[in-house]
Amino acid sequence: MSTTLHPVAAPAGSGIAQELARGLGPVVGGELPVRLRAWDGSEAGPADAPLVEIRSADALRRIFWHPGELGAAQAYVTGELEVHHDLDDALTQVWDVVRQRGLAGRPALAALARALSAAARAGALGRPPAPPATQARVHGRLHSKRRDRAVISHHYDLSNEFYGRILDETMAYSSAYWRKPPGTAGYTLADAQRDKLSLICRKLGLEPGMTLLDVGCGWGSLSLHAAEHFGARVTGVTIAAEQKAFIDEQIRQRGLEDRVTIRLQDYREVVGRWDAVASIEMGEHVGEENYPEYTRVLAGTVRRGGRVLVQQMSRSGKHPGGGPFIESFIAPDMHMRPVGRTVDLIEQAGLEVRDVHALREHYVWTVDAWLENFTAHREHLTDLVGEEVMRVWDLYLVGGRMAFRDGRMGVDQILAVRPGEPHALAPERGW
Ligand SMILES: C[S@@+](CC[C@H](N)C(=O)[O-])C[C@H]1O[C@@H](n2cnc3c(N)ncnc32)[C@H](O)[C@@H]1O
Repeated sequence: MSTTLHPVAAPAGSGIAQELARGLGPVVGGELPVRLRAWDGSEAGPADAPLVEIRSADALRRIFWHPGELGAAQAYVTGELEVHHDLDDALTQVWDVVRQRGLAGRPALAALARALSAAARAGALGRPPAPPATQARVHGRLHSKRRDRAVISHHYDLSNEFYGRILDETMAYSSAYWRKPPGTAGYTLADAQRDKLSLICRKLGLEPGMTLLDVGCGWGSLSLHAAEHFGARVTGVTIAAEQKAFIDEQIRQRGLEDRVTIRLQDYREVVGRWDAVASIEMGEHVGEENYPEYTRVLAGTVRRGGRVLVQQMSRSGKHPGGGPFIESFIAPDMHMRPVGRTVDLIEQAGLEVRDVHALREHYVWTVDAWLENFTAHREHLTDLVGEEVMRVWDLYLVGGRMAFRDGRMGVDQILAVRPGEPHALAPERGW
């Protein structure tokens, strides 16, 4: 990475935007990827670049105190910074420059902070403004049961109605499996989610009467599908109270009382033995330290010869964890790692991994569909949760789609068996 100061033609004029551009040019090492407009009305930067409006000095303060993703996200969600351009396209152009010019490291971020500080003649950067109201505040020991409940509640208890408008009718909140290309007439997100659920049930070899444990069951998409379409007897586990209330109502409406039971329970408290165990996009919440305990629970709750399916997001190479934005606004304490490491940890628990199915582009298409719903219901959703949460979700969905598209994040289904008879897994992939 280089923060070498390249001479850049100083923009004419003496407004705040020009001063900022003068300060940022050397840090960015060339032309700015955006056009800046400041609160005094001044503008600088390439005329055809996405227009970013800095509406108050607080935006600069936030970026000064938290240079990079977090400060910019704080300024965006509070509305102190506005993007007058398609958000995906603007973020992509900025990210391309950050990547190509090696600007993601600490030295570049420090130089950015210095440049802001020098340019902030319109107001000393002083103390940082209070964090936005939407930023999660969690206390206590990392991944204690109490803290995990608070973290999960921050994200999942936004209201069932909110999620109901963004997700499809299955209420699956995880990557779908698109058996037909998105846009195929008559093939919807709900179809792709049902195809994912059936795929999981087939990989698990579910047959009528078999028992299934669904760890981190969300709004019950898999629990209900496995019971209704594969005749399984299912125990679902979640720590989000709103989710349990939602599924209990579904169980009643669909007459599945004898086949599905939902427990409001932490995965660490689950005891019992099931024919098969699934955990769909819950492992990200477990944390690095507790992951061995999580895999022990998966291995310990499945019968000998039984199958375990984990669907989980991964984050490549240098950046494990959740990333500053996700950790601050969406799901604090979230941890993702490269898929190979997860496979390793599952095997260390005594399970034999039989298949890893990469679904990265399926997540791009899934988030696409969520974004479409989010945009279509924008007005109603804003009434439900307020403008600031909507701006958090703008960044979450657009940024998430970019990360899957660029390969910085992935998602995989990992199928494992607990060694022992009967081991009914066919030598061929039959699903
Ligand atoms: C991303 S959602 C996935 C939901 C569902 N599996 C699906 O595919 O739609 C993650 C789920 O994990 C649950 N969860 C997170 N931490 C948990 C914990 N410590 N114990 C039990 N469930 C947990 C959340 O309540 C939520 O239901």
